[in-house]
Amino acid sequence: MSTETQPVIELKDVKVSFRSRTGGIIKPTLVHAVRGVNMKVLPGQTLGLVGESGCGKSTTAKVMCGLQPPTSGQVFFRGEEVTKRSANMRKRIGRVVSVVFQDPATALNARMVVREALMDPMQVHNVGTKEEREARVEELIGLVGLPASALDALPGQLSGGQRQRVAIARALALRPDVIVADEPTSALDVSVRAQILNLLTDLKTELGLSMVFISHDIQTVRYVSDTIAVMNGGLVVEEGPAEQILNNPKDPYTRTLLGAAPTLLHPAI
Ligand SMILES: Nc1ncnc2c1ncn2[C@@H]1O[C@H](COP(=O)(O)OP(=O)(O)OP(=O)(O)O)[C@@H](O)[C@H]1O
Repeated sequence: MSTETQPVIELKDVKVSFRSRTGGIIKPTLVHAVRGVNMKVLPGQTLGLVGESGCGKSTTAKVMCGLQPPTSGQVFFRGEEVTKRSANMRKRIGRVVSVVFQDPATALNARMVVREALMDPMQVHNVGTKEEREARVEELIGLVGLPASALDALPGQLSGGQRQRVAIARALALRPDVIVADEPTSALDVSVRAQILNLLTDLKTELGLSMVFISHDIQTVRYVSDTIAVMNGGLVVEEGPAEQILNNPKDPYTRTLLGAAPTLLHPAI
C-alpha cells in the first residue's frame, strides 16, 4: 500500500468492555462500551465521530491514542500493529498523536503560566535545546492566534476560548501527525465555538495534520469533517464521505441525528 493512502491510525474489530459496579456490589456487570469498531484515519483528513452521549466515542478515541487498551481487536499506526504497546511504543506514539479535551480549564494546570504549559511536553520528551524550545513556544502561541503577552498569563487569567487555543498549542508542541479533539468546543461560549473550529481546520490544512473530531452534535462535525462515522450503542452504524452522510443518510439513527426522523435508538442499547 502506498504511504499516501495508508491509514495513519486503523482500528480493526476493536471491542472495549468495562466492569461496572453499578449493577450491584456483589456481581459487577460488564459495560460493552465499544462492540467491534473498524475505523481508518487517513493522512491529512478529518474523521468526524458523532453520536449521542454514551455511544462509545470517547472510548474509541482513547483506544486510538493508546490511553485505553482494547479488550479485543487490533490497533495499527502507519501499518504497524500497536495493540499491545510497550512503554517505548507508548512514548513514541504519544509524540505523534495528540489530544485536545473538552474542557481547557481542567486540561491545563492552573498554576502553570502558558509558557511553561507549552514548554512542558518538549521537556518531558526531551525535544530540542533550551533555545529551540523557547523559539518553538513563541511560534506555537502565534500559530493559535494569541499575542506573545499571553505566554506570561495563568489559565485563570484567560477566557475559555483563549484557554482552548493554549490547549491546542500545547497539543501541537511536539509536531504531531494526528490531533484527536474530543468535544473541543462543547465547554465554550457559543460565540467562540466557530473560531475554535476554524482554527482547528486551518491548522489541519497548514500543518498537513490528520484529525479525529468527536462531537455529539452532527452540525458541528459536518463543519470540519472529510469523512463521518456515526456511532450508536458502541457500533459504527454508518460511515462515509461527509457529503454523503449529510445529504443521503442511510441509517435511521443518522437521520435522527440530522433531525429528519423521530428518535430511534439502536437495538444494541
Ligand atoms: N472507565 C469506565 N468504566 C466503566 N464504564 C465506562 C468507563 N468509561 C466509559 N464507560 C461507559 O462506556 C460507555 C461509553 O462511554 P464513552 O465515554 O466512550 O461514550 P461517549 O459517546 O464518549 O459519551 P460522552 O460524550 O458522554 O463521554 C458509557 O456507558 C460509559 O458509561
